[in-house]
Amino acid sequence: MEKIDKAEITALILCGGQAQRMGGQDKGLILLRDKALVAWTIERCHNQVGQIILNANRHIEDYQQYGWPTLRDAKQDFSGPLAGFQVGLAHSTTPYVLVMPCDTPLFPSNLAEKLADAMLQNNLECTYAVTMEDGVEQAHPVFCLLKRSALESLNLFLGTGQRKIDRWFSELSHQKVLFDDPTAFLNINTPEELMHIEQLL
Ligand SMILES: Nc1nc2c(ncn2[C@@H]2O[C@H](COP(=O)(O)OP(=O)(O)OP(=O)(O)O)[C@@H](O)[C@H]2O)c(=O)[nH]1
Ligand SMILES: [Mg+2]
Repeated sequence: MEKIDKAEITALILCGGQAQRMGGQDKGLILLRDKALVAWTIERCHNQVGQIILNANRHIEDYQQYGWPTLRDAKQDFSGPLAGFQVGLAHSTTPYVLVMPCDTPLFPSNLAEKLADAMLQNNLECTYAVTMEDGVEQAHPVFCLLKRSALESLNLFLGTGQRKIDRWFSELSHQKVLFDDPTAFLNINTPEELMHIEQLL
């Protein structure tokens, strides 16, 4: 089967939110077992991709210490994850960008491969992860693989003032990809969820 080479993929790690449910801390820098959430994410994606871009809006120098380009949203108004997609797509130098949030440290180690295989087989601009929980499908659109060429569409979409990821995906050729293990997508929004994940490690 033809494959997308991982050297052609840039991981874009979203750390740009306000983390209000975490009391406004900078979520990527919160420690889980003595290691920042962004570091967990870098380690888990590193062997899946050729390059990494961090997207953050605060404590830029702390993020830069991991040795990857760290980019702010174009506007400092916390307008949502797509603002991070925009700056990441604009600055990546590879034809594919794998987006992920910084708050889901157990995400699958075959994330890039599965999303890339589906993209190539079906000639799509976008693939994203879903899981089944108690018979109900859960979409995880911040875990997606995009063609860098989707930037043009995103610029137009954000220009209309819209912000919803799934609304934007509907403008692209896109497909969901089913992952088996819902616990891999457990994310950390609150201090309680941080403690819960600590116990799963
Ligand atoms: N670049 C950027 N990323 C964002 C923005 N808002 C959320 N994100 C990212 O999108 C992902 C999912 O968002 P949430 O889980 O809601 O995180 P959050 O918005 O920081 O947290 P809450 O304020 O508690 O909702 C996280 O990786 C965030 O860093 C934003 O305005 N800009
Ligand atoms: Mg939020």
